[in-house]
Amino acid sequence: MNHSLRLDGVVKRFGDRTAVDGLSFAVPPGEVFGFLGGNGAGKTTSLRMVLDIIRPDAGSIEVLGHAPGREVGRRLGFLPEERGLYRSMTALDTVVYFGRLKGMSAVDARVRARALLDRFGLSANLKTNVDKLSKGMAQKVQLATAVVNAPDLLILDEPFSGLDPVNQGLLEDEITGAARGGAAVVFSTHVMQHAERLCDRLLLLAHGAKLFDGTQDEARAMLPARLELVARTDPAGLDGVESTAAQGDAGDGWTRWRVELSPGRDPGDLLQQCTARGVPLRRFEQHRPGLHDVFISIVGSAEVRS
Ligand SMILES: Nc1ncnc2c1ncn2[C@@H]1O[C@H](COP(=O)(O)OP(=O)(O)OP(=O)(O)O)[C@@H](O)[C@H]1O
Repeated sequence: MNHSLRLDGVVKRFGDRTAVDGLSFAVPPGEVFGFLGGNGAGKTTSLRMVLDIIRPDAGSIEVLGHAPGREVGRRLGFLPEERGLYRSMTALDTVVYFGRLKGMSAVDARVRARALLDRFGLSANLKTNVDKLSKGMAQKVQLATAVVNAPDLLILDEPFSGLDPVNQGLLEDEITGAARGGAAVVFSTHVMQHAERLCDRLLLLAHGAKLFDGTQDEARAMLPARLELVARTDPAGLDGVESTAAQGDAGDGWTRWRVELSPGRDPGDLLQQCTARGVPLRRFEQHRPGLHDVFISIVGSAEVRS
């Protein structure tokens, strides 16, 4: 399969600390890939290796079919975690400058920079020096520098931090738009709501090692399904039920139950069993675990183990 980014057994050590520990994953074109992990998990270190800012101690990285480096760098876009632009340059000149660095002609860079800044609501600030812009506005200028060359691989390190909800929405649109145009987008975050809305697939990292890599549905399937039932009898004996807890009287001999299924069991099977065995039900409600629950369950338990 054709991949925009592939890491294979990548290791990075700083002294006796292993920041990235045998990391492997691949991202195809057109995919939004969430790179999730708590503080110090190794996200930034991994992304910096993809960008050839630092080199791995072991393993291999392939970026758009090449080794990381200057040549392929022209087809990349990058928003670093530490934001910062050359402050005495205007917004427009800053974006044009990055376009030129990526090999664009002066005319193309200017046209594209104007269009982007316009789209980001900054058309009145084209000639404003970056140090006169608000923090959020400066972040949008920096986002424009990351996408000015319409990159084939867009890498965003904690892109949502510091943006208000309107600008977070704008960034989400930029990410989905880039992916629709065929780019692979990799973004790191520890804010699960963004991952939930955006990711086709996600990777969970803890202590530099991969704990999970797959779709959101696959991630959710790792947690036991939780249900709320209103039934006359305790559903504990039914196949696939891990535990039940009575939550209170629902009147007329009915009881509210919280039911947890064994991991991987399908709530639909339980409903079928109830029907087949004539177990009367007044309510059958499934609680879909959020990515936050998955994160706490998988990453949290890894933290406890270490
Ligand atoms: N240049 C460096 N020298 C020494 N140790 C480093 C260096 N860069 C990162 N580390 C260590 O490597 C580990 C991973 O750090 P990294 O910045 O990659 O994590 P992260 O997942 O991006 O965290 P955060 O969400 O807090 O930004 C940490 O323990 C960090 O202290």
